[in-house]
Amino acid sequence: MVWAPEAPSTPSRPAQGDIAALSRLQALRLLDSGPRGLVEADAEARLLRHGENVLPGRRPVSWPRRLARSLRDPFTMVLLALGLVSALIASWGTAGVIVLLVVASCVLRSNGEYRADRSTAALRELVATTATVRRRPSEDAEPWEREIPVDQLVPGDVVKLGPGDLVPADVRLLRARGLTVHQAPLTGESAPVPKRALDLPEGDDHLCRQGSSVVSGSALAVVAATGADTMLAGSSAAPARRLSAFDRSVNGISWTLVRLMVIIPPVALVANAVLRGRGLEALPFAVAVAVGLTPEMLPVVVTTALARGSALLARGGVIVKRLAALHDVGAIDVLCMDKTGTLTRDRPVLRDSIGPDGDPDPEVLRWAAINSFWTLHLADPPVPDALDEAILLGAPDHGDVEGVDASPFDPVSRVSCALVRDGGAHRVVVKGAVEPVLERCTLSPPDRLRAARLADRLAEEGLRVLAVATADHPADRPAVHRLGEERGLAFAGFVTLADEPSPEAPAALAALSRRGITPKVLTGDHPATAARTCRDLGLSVGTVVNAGELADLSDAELAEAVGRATVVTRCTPEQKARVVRALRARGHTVGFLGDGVNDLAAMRAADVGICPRGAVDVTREAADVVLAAKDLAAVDHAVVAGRRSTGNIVTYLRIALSSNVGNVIAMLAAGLALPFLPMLPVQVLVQNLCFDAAQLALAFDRADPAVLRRPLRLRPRAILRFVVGFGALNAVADLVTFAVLTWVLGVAGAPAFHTGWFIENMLTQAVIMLLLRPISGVSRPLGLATGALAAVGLLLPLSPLASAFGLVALPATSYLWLLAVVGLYGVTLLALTRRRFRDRGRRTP
Ligand SMILES: Nc1ncnc2c1ncn2[C@@H]1O[C@H](COP(=O)(O)OP(=O)(O)OP(=O)(O)O)[C@@H](O)[C@H]1O
Ligand SMILES: [Mg+2]
Repeated sequence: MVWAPEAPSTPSRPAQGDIAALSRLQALRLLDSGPRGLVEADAEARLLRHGENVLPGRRPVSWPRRLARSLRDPFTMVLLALGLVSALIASWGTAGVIVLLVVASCVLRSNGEYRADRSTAALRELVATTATVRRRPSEDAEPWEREIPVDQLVPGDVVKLGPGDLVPADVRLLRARGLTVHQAPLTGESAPVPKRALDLPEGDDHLCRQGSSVVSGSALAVVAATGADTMLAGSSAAPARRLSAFDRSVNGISWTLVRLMVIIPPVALVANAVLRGRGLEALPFAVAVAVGLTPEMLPVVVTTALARGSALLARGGVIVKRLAALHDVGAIDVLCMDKTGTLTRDRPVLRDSIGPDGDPDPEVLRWAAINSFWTLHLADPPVPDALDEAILLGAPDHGDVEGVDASPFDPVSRVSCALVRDGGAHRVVVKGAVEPVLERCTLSPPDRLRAARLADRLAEEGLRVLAVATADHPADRPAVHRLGEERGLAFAGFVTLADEPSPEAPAALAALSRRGITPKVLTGDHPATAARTCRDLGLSVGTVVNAGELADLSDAELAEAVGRATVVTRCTPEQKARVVRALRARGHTVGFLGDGVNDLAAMRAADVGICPRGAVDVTREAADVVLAAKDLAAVDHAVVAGRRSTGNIVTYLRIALSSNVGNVIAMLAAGLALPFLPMLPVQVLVQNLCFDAAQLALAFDRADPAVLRRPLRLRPRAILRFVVGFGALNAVADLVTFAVLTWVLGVAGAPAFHTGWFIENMLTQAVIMLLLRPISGVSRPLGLATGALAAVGLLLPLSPLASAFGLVALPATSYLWLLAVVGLYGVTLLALTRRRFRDRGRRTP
């Protein structure tokens, strides 16, 4: 039994339904909490009682369960079924070796997965999200606010929320200012939803659920439910992430093989019965042939290759949050990125303050600074904003007004608003992107056009342009809920800021294009500013697409338009995502690099989301790859690591499957041509075991420089085509061996024949492992593995163990002949692969 402190006075799990209907005070009372937060000791006791705030699906998986899961793998299932069939006909040797194969691959696999999971979990921990919680050290101490890991939150905790925060649990709002949340993961609605801390609740305006995220505004809230008690945990919408491109490819290959494995034994049996009059005695052989097809080590090689790549990256500060994402990074052929901080330094400096007529006007800056000061000041918790900070730095003294209310910058409406008391009068001050501000102003059409032209001219210099407008606000009108919806403003003018291009960006962009990756810039900024910045960085800009113009296009037209463009400007968060989806629909593998709340939707839509460690919580949570800094060169490192790992996996698949397919064809053919079985089941299986062990070395192989030059994706069809071709060649080598054994060496009797073929098989396997790769260099593990294979093949028949496996010593001439066959096979293979891999630059596997 789990010990838990007794606390009968606290209701242990208040039902969600209860909280929803209660006033703020009643809700706090039900949760036995207060506006000053929980006492630390109480929070600790609650943590023991309620458990960590972790969704059930995210808990670490135990050893036995991991082992059970690897048994559920389709290969393992077929292998076990074949083992069972062997046991039923009392073919104990075959059954035993199959069980050994299954156990070895399951143990290796769960161990590999365990290690990989543990290291990814440790890496994820480094970028884990935290929540700002209000707690007290003791009953009568003053509350303090601190960041704690989200999993430590308990019901009753009082938390603060700001833009970019994940809602860490199901919460009831106590106070909210301009709060909008994105709750698509729960409800599917893509637009942010406004939330209010109503005292007498109606609907669910006053509730925010785990899984949603704050787009704008700020709030104080009490945690109502955590972990498995949250609505997200209870809904079917819970974690289930879509299968990545990589998983789909691996599954595709696996299922093709599984189908073959199921078909082979009956086909072999029937053929043997019809052509050779053999009965059930051929069954163990038929089973062994099917087993011979399985790439048992596939899961192990995949996990090892990916884990190795991600461990190397982690040393350079690049964190891959799920292993399969590493493959997807290597497959990226379009990298979408935001502008600010990626292409520029994100250190804006105030330039000018310009009136509607184009002349300098300090009054505009004063209003901009008032807006910046109060939106920053009234936000709770404060939200850093580089533009606001730059404006305040450039205009420290902005007069004597007092802030009443504010709604901080919101990436959807693209404005920020402050309501201030200026002397006796109230005034709204709006600042934001040019179009939405001009739209809210009372201007004659010619004046509006003139203002827009002026903004264009300023932006063409690469400056960031913010429009400023103000309006009187009747003092008796209460502070409006959504300040951003003010209309009928008086246009004040523009302030401009310079954000220098990043000095590293040009080289990094050039490096990306050398890797076959097309960069695309999706920005919320003005078209002219974005175009100028991109040009300064040496990007060929072409036509600049304004996201607003894309609204009326169909998905296909949109895909066409953004396929050609390098820069898409004035994007709202949803438009960024739409562009990403359109590019994916055109068959691109799309990466998205960004760090803001406005990048979240696009990050989720992309094949791979990438963000810097300093990104807001939601973005970091959604990203697959987290960089130490917002640095395109680090993206390049991740791409290289991804391609290297995928390259090793592709090589493994080609080698393992080509040799397996070749052996299967040869065995089936020889089985029909010979009066005896061409190999004993136990020999097939032992040989298979040796191959599997040796092929593990391929996870540690070197990278092919050509593979690093273009996007690399696991393509099941291409791999299967390759395998059929080279498998057939392998079968030819085997058949030539049979001919030599039978006609040249005049081998009589099964044991000598079996031995000859066993030796040839082990040697050709070593040759394949060395030659069926795109590079000629040999890594140490590979050298050792192939050496060991050859040694086992040549020496096992001479060893005392030989009789146990039905092998016999052969005369020296046989060895010479076998070596000659293998040599010939090697030369043919070399000629074919060199030709194939030479123009590999134009082809991907
Ligand atoms: N704090 C702010 N106050 C007022 N207006 C702002 C503020 N921040 C941004 N804007 C305006 O809103 C526009 C869109 O901002 P958003 O954050 O969506 O994109 P961005 O930062 O310009 O570009 P990117 O997506 O490349 O980072 C900006 O170009 C600017 O005109
Ligand atoms: Mg931004």
